[in-house]
Amino acid sequence: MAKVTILGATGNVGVFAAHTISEIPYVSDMLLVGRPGREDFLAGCCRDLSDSFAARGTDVRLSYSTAISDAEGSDVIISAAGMPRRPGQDRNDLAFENAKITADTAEIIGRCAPDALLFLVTNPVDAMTAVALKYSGFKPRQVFGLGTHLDSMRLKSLIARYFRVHVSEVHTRIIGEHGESMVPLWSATTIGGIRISNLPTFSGLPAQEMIDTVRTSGEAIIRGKGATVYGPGEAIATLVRTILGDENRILTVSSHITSEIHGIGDVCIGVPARINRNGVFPVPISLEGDEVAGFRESVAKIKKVTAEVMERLEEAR
Ligand SMILES: NC(=O)C1=CN([C@@H]2O[C@H](COP(=O)(O)OP(=O)(O)OC[C@H]3O[C@@H](n4cnc5c(N)ncnc54)[C@H](O)[C@@H]3O)[C@@H](O)[C@H]2O)C=CC1
Ligand SMILES: O=C([O-])CC(=O)C(=O)O
Repeated sequence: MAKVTILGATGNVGVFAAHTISEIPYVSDMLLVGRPGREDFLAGCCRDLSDSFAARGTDVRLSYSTAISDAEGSDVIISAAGMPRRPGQDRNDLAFENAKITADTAEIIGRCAPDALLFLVTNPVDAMTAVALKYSGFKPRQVFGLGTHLDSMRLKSLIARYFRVHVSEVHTRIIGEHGESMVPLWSATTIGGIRISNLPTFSGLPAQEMIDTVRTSGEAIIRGKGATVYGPGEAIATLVRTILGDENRILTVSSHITSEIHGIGDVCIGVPARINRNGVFPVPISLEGDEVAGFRESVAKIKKVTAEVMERLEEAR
């Protein structure tokens, strides 16, 4: 059985993630961590969630704290602490402010929960994964971000609707930045096990329109309802279930790569990775055609944002 800690648990994503994670059978303990001053809200969340556990028949020991160090003994620590973007902002606009929070948090986690896996949700998630990796002192397998998993799920849903098939029949991946430079892998997209380009209807697929929809999904949802919640919350739970169930699923998360994809490396970026109880292990893959250039461009962009953030952090600390 496992202990899962959620940082930023008073936020939109944190609260719903607590609900989705509580449904995972391997979770025995869940700790909600918020900032000092938010005790009443955290206590309220715990009572409300406990009621839902009772109604559902779930047995999870739930507690809250304002001290990150209480994450000691956690198997998985999820960080959704930090600013969300407002309509009109790019995720990268949040980089420095959220990097300060992430670096401070990661240092504490590195000391109090050295064997945990640290899962970043905070945006811009690729740069935050790199910051967390550096300041926690963890091994690369222990630190990962939600990356392009949610983007991949968004594309999967659009493809399933277009072909009028169940989502489980569609396998697809978006790699690269969780942001503008994301790269769809049509070469790795199958429907009912058949490569999408081998289907007669492929030529009519509005591929660019689909990718544009995925790219602007977060912004559109934030404009409409203030925050993306259900998509990230379920995506987070999928990853936590994969880890705790030691499932070895290959999901697209932000992970530190060295040379797994066309020799490109030294960056935290969305890539297919095998995920199990020991952490996250990028899978070496070959890309096709435009995908290589697209990935290189995405890597260059993330490296630049990450380097700038690291430099400013060094100056500020
Ligand atoms: N990677 C992804 O796919 C997604 C990432 N996100 C990101 O997750 C983060 C949280 O989003 P929401 O829950 O919508 O935001 P929110 O504003 O509802 O919650 C933010 C949380 O961070 C905490 N926080 C804020 N400043 C802090 C500080 N200085 N120190 C410690 N904690 C602090 C707040 O107390 C709150 O718990 C944002 O950065 C957002 O962009 C959100 C959805 C999907
Ligand atoms: O768009 C945002 O800022 C939140 C997010 O990352 C997403 O839902 O993809």
